[in-house]
Amino acid sequence: MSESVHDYMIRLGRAARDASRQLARVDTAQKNRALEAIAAALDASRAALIAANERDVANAQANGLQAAMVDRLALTAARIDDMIEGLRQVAKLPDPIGEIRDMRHLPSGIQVGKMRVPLGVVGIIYESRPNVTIDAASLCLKSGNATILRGGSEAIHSNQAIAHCVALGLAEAGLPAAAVQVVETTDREAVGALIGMPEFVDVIVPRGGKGLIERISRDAKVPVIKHLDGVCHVYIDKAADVEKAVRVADNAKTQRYSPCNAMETLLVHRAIASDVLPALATIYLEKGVELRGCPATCELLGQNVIAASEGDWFAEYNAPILAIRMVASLDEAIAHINHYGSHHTDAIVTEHFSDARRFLAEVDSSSVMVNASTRFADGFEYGLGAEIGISTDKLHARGPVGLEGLTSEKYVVFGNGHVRT
Ligand SMILES: NC(=O)C1=CN([C@@H]2O[C@H](COP(=O)(O)OP(=O)(O)OC[C@H]3O[C@@H](n4cnc5c(N)ncnc54)[C@H](OP(=O)(O)O)[C@@H]3O)[C@@H](O)[C@H]2O)C=CC1
Ligand SMILES: N[C@@H](CCC(=O)OP(=O)(O)O)C(=O)O
Repeated sequence: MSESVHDYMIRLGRAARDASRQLARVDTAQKNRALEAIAAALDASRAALIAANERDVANAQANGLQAAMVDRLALTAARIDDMIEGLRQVAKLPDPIGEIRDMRHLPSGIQVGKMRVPLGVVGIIYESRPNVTIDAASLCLKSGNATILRGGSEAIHSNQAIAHCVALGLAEAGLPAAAVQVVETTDREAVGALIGMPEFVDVIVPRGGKGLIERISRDAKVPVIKHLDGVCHVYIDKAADVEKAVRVADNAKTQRYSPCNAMETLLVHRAIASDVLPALATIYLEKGVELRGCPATCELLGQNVIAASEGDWFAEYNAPILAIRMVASLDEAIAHINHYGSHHTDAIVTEHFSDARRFLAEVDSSSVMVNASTRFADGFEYGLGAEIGISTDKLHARGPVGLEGLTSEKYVVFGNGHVRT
């Protein structure tokens, strides 16, 4: 690259801003044509996508990347099918842009309502998971936003191959190439530039862990919707149905280990611990999950569990490791979650209506659940069609962010020569 990273990012930013103005006036049919054309381009480029991904996976393995992370990075035929299907599903979703609601006639004679509009330019920084490039591109496109995508460095070749397909689809639909731009360098200076140009970027979505968020919180000059780590809990209440508790706690931990919505700490009311924990421990141990427990858990489960340290209660393992703690009350469970959790997703298993209501009201997380697995915290599972990720912020969007989360509303006013007196 002959220009500096900073100048390169400014060029991307300026082009994105121009593209966002054009996208704001594009109709639904044209956006859907682009989504379908990108899907067709992916389908026609399977060999190139797999070859680019093999380079990334080989580099990642040579650099000692953890197996779970390599799995996230890998593009298989089935994952390419999923990306294609995802694009087609987003094309089928209702277009939120331009929707006008709450029109009211006011005593002055004017009519006032709200119209849904794109945010403008969305910058997304995310992990080395190539399918996210398509999820993010498709949702931003459908919601009329231009986007600048900065994926994880291990996925650079896969993302460039996907970017090529996106460019083909945009061109075929007559949309500007800068509607979706995938950053071509792995230099983290590009992240610094992206979060420092409010004149070109309206919002930054960082998906990642603590290191990323420390940097963003320190340096960003652009509004941020944080998509952070998931230290998610299941609390088995003393009034839980044992069979439901085992099913939910098993699924929340073992259905997939790496997603941010997988359970990392299991809290169990001590009055029910001897009914549920031995059965759960058998399941976890059969599946190869390492158990780390509080002293009471160690006493109950014996040699099958090792002693947890204070750090375990804060840990996001993204791996087959589970921290288990017995609590004496619902209050203690709620206090534990609010102190050690990451405000992502937490669930209670209980048949007790008032305990469930208290949990929903008092646990300060983006999704709170009753008798359901934390793994449900997902845009598709919530009926949003797809998601950019799961916002752990409270402002603008909280929880799984779909099309609506990528928009805002402006007031629209109709008069007929009305003036204010
Ligand atoms: N809430 C949500 O929706 C989601 C949250 N996550 C969370 O992401 C984490 C796992 O992903 P992982 O890949 O390890 O996350 P990382 O935070 O390591 O990386 C994510 C992205 O951020 C970049 N990055 C990280 N640190 C910095 C920094 N200091 N300056 C600039 N860029 C930086 C990475 O770039 P580089 O490649 O250069 O390292 C990468 O593009 C987990 O905590 C998981 O819970 C994951 C998915 C969704
Ligand atoms: N929505 C996702 C979880 C979020 C996500 O993508 O997480 P990750 O696997 O950490 O990149 C799911 O449940 O599949």
